[in-house]
Amino acid sequence: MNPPTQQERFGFQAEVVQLLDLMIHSLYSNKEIFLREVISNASDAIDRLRFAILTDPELHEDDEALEIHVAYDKEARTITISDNGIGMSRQEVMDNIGTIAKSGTREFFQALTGDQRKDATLIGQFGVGFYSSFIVADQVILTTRRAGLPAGEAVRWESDGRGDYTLETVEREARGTEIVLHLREGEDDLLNDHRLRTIIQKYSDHISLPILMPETTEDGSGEDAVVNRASALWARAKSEIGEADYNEFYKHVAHDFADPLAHLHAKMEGTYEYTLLLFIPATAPFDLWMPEARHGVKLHVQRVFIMDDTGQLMPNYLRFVRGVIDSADLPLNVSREILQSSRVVDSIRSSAVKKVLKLLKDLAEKEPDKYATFWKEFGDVLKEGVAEDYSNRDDIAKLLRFTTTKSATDEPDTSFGDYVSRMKEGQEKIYYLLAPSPAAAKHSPHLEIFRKKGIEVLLLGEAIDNWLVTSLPDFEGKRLQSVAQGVSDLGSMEDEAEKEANEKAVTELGGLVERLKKALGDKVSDVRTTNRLTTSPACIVADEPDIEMNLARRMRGSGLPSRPVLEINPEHALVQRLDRETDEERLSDWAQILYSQSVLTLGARIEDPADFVERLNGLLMTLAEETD
Ligand SMILES: Nc1ncnc2c1ncn2[C@@H]1O[C@H](COP(=O)(O)OP(=O)(O)OP(=O)(O)O)[C@@H](O)[C@H]1O
Repeated sequence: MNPPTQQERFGFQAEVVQLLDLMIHSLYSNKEIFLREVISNASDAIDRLRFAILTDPELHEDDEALEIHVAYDKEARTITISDNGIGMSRQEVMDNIGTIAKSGTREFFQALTGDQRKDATLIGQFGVGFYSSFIVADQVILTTRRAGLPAGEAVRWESDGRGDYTLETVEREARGTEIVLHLREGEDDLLNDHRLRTIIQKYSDHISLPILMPETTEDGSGEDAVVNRASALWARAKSEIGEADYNEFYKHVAHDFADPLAHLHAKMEGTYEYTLLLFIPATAPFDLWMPEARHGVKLHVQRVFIMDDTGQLMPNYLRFVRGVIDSADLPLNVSREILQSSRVVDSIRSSAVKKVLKLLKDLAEKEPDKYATFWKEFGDVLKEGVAEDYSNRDDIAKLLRFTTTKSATDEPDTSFGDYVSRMKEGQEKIYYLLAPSPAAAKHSPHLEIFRKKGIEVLLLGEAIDNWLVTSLPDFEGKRLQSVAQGVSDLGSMEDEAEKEANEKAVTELGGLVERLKKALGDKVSDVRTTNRLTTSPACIVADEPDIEMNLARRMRGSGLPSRPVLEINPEHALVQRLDRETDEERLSDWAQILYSQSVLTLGARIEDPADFVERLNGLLMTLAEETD
């Protein structure tokens, strides 16, 4: 047996100090949640032990009844929470307690506003966990022994939460973790049997393990008895479960602070037998966009926690879904490798995905406000599904929402279905505009003809939208068409007079077009007349079958398509004036200015701004001289 080591002192990571300070102030009005958080950790620790025992039965160590105990001592003013779960080694304590090693930490701290109410919500989203003990305690002592390690290798961690902690190796017969909270001055209301039971029943009733408290409390002599229902929530009949039970269970599995937006609970019986209890959170977690973003579904086999999903149960585009899938058909010793090639898992996954999509569909139909919240938080993730999940592509497409030229606000309120139902007579395509920002989209010259004809255009401004339109060539047989790509073609929506005018413009302005081409050289791949403009003199479009220009912008860094075409408006006075210009040098200045203007209205960057300004000033000077 190793002799106990000297106490060593360590500093908290700077972020922990900041988080603790914030948490104590922002969450005080909700202080009782500390118990939920600590019990939730204890339950996770027992889940992990149960799983480890499957391959190493020795870990039982004759301590078979897996339980969580809560007790208090009025004299000492302490609350003690203990579990006989997996416990922690010295290194694990150092890695887990006193450090924040989760993705999104930097973003979390950047997002803090200083406004207590807002920050409390952010802290909730980030996860408060063990540190919430310091809301009510000014000294916390955690003693833990990792399952399988000898009694002499237990660890005692102690801190007042102000900046540092001590660590020492101690003796501990019992496996698992005990946390003693020395309450702050004024927190004595928590040293009360009824109060603690009520908190446990309110927040932790769904925990599937027994949570015990001493029966007779005044002298502490009573036997421990179970306080919660101690059965897996998802295994109970739906009729027995209330909204509050679902909400608290969600907070436990998702490590979230707020209620979920929606849930689905289904027992499936057929070829395979399994239960789904899945939730849609109300706010996006901090790591949603990080490459290592955590998936949120926990796989259980006959109530035993097996592992966190890493993409086998939920596809990447549904990585925000949280909850539990419990299978009766998988072996308890299932490994990740087996999961990857398991027919049972394939079948569960495919039906779970369909159920989640159905849940979202129902939410959109029955609770549009909630769906709008969902869309704001997770819409861009769901869009990935159009490219990722071919078999459900049509259902996902129906769930998408866009801002359009007919939206009353900037909020994405239009589905493809809405768009199609509003299509003009004779309209065959779904038109969209990809633009770098909502402002650039709204004022884009490419929309002029559509505005004039009252044709609705989807305004797409997110990075993911490039992929969306390339992966979704059509919706219910209606082709998706960019308004800034290829020759303007409104098909049957153009009348005879318009067609004639176009043809006339091509012949009449043929000379000007050639002169502009010469003046612009290899800056453009073509120059042509167009009928897509009504108020602007010119615009730039991408030459079909070029890739979309926003995508090109990111690839080339300028914002221009790789094969830009300058289109001119034959009706515009400036263009007509240009046609009469006989001085080739002046025409060249005009050409460069028209081109640069069009680049700017695209939301792209002009390569030589000084040249643009010089030419523009030159023209203004001539104008000034002429009008003097
Ligand atoms: N009772 C316990 N037994 C074993 N390990 C524990 C226990 N409590 C905490 N831990 C370990 O410490 C880690 C940090 O816990 P903490 O509560 O701070 O965060 P978390 O539970 O991982 O996430 P969140 O902050 O979102 O709640 C846990 O992930 C776990 O590894």
